[in-house]
Formats: sequence, C-alpha cells, structure tokens
Amino acid sequence: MRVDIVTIFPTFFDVLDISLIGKARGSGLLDIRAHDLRDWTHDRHRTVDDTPYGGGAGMVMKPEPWGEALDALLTPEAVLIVPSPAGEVFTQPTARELSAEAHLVFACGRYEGIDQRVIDHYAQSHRVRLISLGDYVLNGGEVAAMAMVEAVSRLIPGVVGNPASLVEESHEDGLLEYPSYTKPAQWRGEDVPPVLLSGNHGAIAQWRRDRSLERTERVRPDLLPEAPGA
Ligand SMILES: O[C@H]1NC=Nc2ccccc21
Repeated sequence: MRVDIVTIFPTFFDVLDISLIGKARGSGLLDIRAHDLRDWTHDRHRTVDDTPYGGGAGMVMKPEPWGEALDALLTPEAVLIVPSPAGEVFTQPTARELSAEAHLVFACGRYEGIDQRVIDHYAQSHRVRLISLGDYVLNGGEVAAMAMVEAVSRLIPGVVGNPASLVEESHEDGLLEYPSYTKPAQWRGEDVPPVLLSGNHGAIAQWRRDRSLERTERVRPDLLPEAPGA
C-alpha cells in the first residue's frame, strides 16, 4: 500500500519510521511519505491560508496549494481522505475497508479547515472521504491521520507478525477485549483467574467470552449486538 500524507507539519510523521510501521516500510509492504504542503506554494512567505469569506474567526487553507499538491500525488485509484470533525466517524470497519486499498492520500487541514472547493473538485474524479476521529476537538488533521494510518497499516498482511493477534482484539468481533494476564501467577496478593491456569481450552474460551460481554455491557452497551444501530 502507498500512503501519501500532505501536511504543513511533515516532521510530525517521522514517528512512522519506528516500530512495526517502520519495519513494514523497510520491507516495502508500506510506502508511506509525508509531504510539506508549502512545497506547492510560490510566494516568499509560502502562504497556505487566508481569512474566511463571510467573516468569522480563524483562517481557511487556500485552494491553490492543495490543488497543486493533490494533482501531483493523486492516482486514479487513490482514496482521498480528509480528516475532519465534520466527517464520518472512523471505526474498525472503516480501517478494514481502507486496508484493502492500493493508495491512500491524506489531506491534513489546519486552522478552520480547507477551502470546500478542493473537496468538491476532487470528488468529481476520485473517491473522497471526510473522516472524524470522534466527537472532540483537535487542532488539525495530523493526529487523526496518524491514528488512521496505524489502524489501517496494521491490518495489511505481513505488517503485524502474528495475524492471529489481529483477531482477538477489541472491536474486531464488535466487542471489547477480555482482560489479559501474564506471569507471575500471584502479584501483590492478587491471583490470576484460576481458569486461565487450568489448561481447559473450552472453559478458557467461555470465560474470555463472558468477560468480553460483561465488559462491553458495562463500558460500551452501544456495541452489543442487540443494541439499536449496532
Ligand atoms: O476536531 C477533530 N475531531 C475529530 N477529528 C478531527 C479530524 C481532523 C481535524 C480535527 C478533528
């Protein structure tokens, strides 16, 4: 998978050089590149924003630099992802969908966002998706893009060493993950649940399922299968 990220803070994505994503980049499984939007400006101040038509606080990102950057980076099959609080909420099914794509281009907006004409222009020729991380306010799209790149990349075969570890995870089966334990069997007077030491795989699977349902019911009842809209 190829991933292009356009941002005014390209060094923000240096962190992608480490850990699993870094290894996958090295092995060619992932081709992730961060680009500085200002490379597509031509004035002395490398201007990327201006005051909003209609007035109001804040600044809006100008369409020209975005047009030049996206013309340079988009391929016909690319999905243009615009992190935005006005977008669909990013979920594990979204991550799974996007992990099947060949090319993702993230347009990270700052300030009050990107001139709407950029989104409308590319929607005529490409699949464009506005995606929100959730109902809270960030200063720009970079943190959202980072979260999405990690959630999507780890689903690509070969990126995460043991694919089985992708299955028993929170939200993979639609429920929250059961609690996990490792050695020592006793710690500060607390014992590991005995069933986990029993070697009875059927009982262990049942215990884990019960804990997963219990936790989901307590913390995220909206995820339960019979919940409306689940
Ligand atoms: O305001 C944030 N809320 C959720 N997602 C976002 C994505 C990009 C920019 C800003 C946000």
